Amino acid sequence: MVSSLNAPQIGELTVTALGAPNAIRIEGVSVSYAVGKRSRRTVLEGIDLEIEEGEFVVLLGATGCGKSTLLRMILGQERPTSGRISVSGSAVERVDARSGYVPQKYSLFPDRTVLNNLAMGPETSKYHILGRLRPSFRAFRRQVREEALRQLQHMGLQASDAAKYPHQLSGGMQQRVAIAQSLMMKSRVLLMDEAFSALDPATRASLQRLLRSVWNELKPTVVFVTHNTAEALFLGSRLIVLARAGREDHCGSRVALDIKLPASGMSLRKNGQEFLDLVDYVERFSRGDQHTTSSPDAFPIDGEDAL
Ligand SMILES: Nc1ncnc2c1ncn2[C@@H]1O[C@H](COP(=O)(O)OP(=O)(O)OP(=O)(O)O)[C@@H](O)[C@H]1O
Repeated sequence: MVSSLNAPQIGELTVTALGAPNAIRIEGVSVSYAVGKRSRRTVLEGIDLEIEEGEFVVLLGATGCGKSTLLRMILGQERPTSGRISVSGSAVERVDARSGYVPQKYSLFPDRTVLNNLAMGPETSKYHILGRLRPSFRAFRRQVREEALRQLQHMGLQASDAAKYPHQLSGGMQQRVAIAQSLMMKSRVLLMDEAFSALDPATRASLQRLLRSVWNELKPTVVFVTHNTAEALFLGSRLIVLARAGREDHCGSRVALDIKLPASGMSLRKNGQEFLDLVDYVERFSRGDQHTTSSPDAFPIDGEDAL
């Protein structure tokens, strides 16, 4: 599944060896959708992935290759046609509160203030409506709100933003609140679907730095979908490219490339030509110019000749 054929020599990168203990396990997952009455279109085909606790996985691939579909399966919003997904050792069978989800936009409740958006998850998961009549709810509510204000500050927002409604915030501020929502729920798995792609370049860069520092500090397991290879190399500790194995509708996407990245992240400024070579290499896989036909034994895994 994993290919490094014609891999350039790039610093300390290695083709990852699969099979370690994991936070997310994806086993033989295929997804197909009915097209008309008689045929089906395969989106994902036989995906096997083990994602270790604390990895920052970036998922790349051409439009329509099934990145968001895979994320929805991990979240439990949809079930695979075949195969199995588990998070922290238990099967994902419905929307999974263990995973936080940050989409491109509109993830906040528009009719609630920032503070209420942040408090709602912990409050509703601990106290149902009648439970809120209990005296202990007041103290819990106060704690949750104090924590929400801390998270806002952590995300670079002001205490005065807590009383605002989502439409009063910029896109970047809304995404900061969306990340804070997941942190409020103590999610150990953070699923992000093109979460920064609607932002202007400067805001996007500042959110990338923020996310990296949150990851460095708390080490959640992150799966981050993006189209931007430079963003992927800056953010990720592991990069996975999905690509269709063929042109016909029965050929779904497979894992075309799976590489470990330096823990410190990569950028043009820091890594120069190595970075440019890797961007070019990854983008060839995203376009489907490289296929997964080679056996993993045919190229180095975690070896000195690896990427
Ligand atoms: N519920 C569904 N019913 C039918 N087809 C679907 C459904 N969900 C996704 N698809 C199809 O699956 C394919 C993969 O979609 P998906 O959104 O996962 O791709 P993607 O790689 O995230 O694309 P992009 O990068 O453009 O966001 C698309 O062709 C899409 O039309």
